[in-house]
Amino acid sequence: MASSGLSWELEAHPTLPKGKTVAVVVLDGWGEATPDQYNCVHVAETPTMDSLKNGHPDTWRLVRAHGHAVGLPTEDDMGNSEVGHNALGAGRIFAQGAKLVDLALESGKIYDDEGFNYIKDCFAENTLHLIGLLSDGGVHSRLDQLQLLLKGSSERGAKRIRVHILTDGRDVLDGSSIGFVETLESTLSTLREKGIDAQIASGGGRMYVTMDRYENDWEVVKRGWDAQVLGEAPYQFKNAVEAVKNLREETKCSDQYLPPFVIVDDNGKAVGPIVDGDAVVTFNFRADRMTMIAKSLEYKDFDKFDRVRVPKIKYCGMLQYDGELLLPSHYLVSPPEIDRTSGEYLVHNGVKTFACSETVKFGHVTFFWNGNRSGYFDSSMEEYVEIPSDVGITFNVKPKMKALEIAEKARDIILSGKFHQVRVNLPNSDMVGHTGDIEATVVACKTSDKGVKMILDAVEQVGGIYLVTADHGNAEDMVKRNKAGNPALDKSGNIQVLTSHTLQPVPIAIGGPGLHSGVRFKRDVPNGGLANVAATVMNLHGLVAPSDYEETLIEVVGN
Ligand SMILES: O=C(O)[C@H](O)COP(=O)(O)O
Ligand SMILES: [Mn+2]
Ligand SMILES: [Mn+2]
Repeated sequence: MASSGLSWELEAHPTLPKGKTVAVVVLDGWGEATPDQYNCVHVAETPTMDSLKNGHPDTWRLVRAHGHAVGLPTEDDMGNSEVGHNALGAGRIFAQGAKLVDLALESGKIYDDEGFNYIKDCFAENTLHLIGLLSDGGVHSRLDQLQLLLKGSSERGAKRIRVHILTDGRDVLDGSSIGFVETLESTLSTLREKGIDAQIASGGGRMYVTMDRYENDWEVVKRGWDAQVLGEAPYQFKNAVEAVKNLREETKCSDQYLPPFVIVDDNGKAVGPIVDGDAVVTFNFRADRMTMIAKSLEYKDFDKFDRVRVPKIKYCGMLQYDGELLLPSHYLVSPPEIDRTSGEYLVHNGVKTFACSETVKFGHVTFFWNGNRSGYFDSSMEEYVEIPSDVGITFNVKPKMKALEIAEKARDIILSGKFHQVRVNLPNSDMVGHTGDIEATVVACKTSDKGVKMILDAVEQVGGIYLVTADHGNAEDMVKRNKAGNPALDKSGNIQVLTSHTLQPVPIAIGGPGLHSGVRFKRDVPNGGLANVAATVMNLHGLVAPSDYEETLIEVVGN
């Protein structure tokens, strides 16, 4: 029994048997869009994915992966890995971080809650530092939320504020960081007119400074620490707009990869290192790329890099980023309570589960899938394997990434017969798509397709079932488009490469020798989304999903 008194036991499916091997494959960033030269999924040779689609209307369809279907504030919000995998794993749609922060700011509740009151103590004598991603991408953070927080904090006593920016160019167009820094500068100058000492103190590109994930490369977090806490960086500037413009020119780095810089005063002294007594807020709402910095700011015992000086601060996350580690212990807004996920139900119902990806996506099929919880529900029933990702490169350099290693691992596990569910994330189309390198993204898609084939061949051998889907779009549209859907040109007449995710739906396909011959996709769930997948997977394991889960996508017809 669950602690709430609810039973974990799931009803047996009336027709579909238990005990089959079910491979669940998530292609990261693989959407469906009109075929043209910027649709890398279309341009790439993808015979396996094509064969699942063509001529199979009963076992292939599209599902929604953006906006309200995954708990985001508006239909203009593209999908992302966090909300996508949360929906896939939890089988229900939860209002996500972006939305919860909007509501807390709108109602002012954010200022009444424990987190803000905890940091407020520092405002009279010390500095409030805000660290996070500066863009309106809405995946990890949003500029308008930062602006509201700046306003709200200053109205509630913050007299000295330092913002440590991380430039984006990944969830938004490359080059847009200059505009975002200009907007932030103007917000800060309004505060200065009101007598508040508010400035940008440091910065760097999100992929090179601070926002690593799943412990892929602690050097990234260290570079941030040095700039934000110690006030040390290889580049110094008097102002942040100048910094971003110069560094883009001089280093030829894109927004995502700008080197760290600090803002200095006329004497060359950093304007905002973090010191004893200060308050620090990491203003990203999304968890994966904040967990590492949260550990470095919060943990007393910490051996991932030499912090040199560990200031005594009051630290607060925008959200609590890890519900299992309770990290950080103070936060401004409570995260969505994603409970009773499918993974937890399945282990309670005897479904042995294996999950695997490479480091950069490992937490997606484990942590996000399980409702932002790290660790196992039942270590005797589960095994999670992480294949180390390449470190220190942009993934267009090695677009095959570790897809085939992940697929080989999945194949071996399927053939071993030790697990009922074998779940993987193949990262290529997303990670390479984010680099904006169209040629490399084509290779990425082709490689993922090969990975799918390897897994499907193993499913075939053991008489199992497969379900192949994706978490959101990316590689299927690599260009910014105008309203008519044609590539939008910049002032010089060049296309603008789209590094971000998209609003496109994603495919879902089922099959395999173990799939009952009467199973097909229902025709009365036209708006089905990622949250409908969990009930579908439960059916494939011979179980009926809990009644409050989004409905299954499949039915059994005939005898
Ligand atoms: O964190 C990232 O890499 C991007 O902002 C979003 O990509 P993801 O949602 O696929 O991880
Ligand atoms: Mn993703
Ligand atoms: Mn992505």
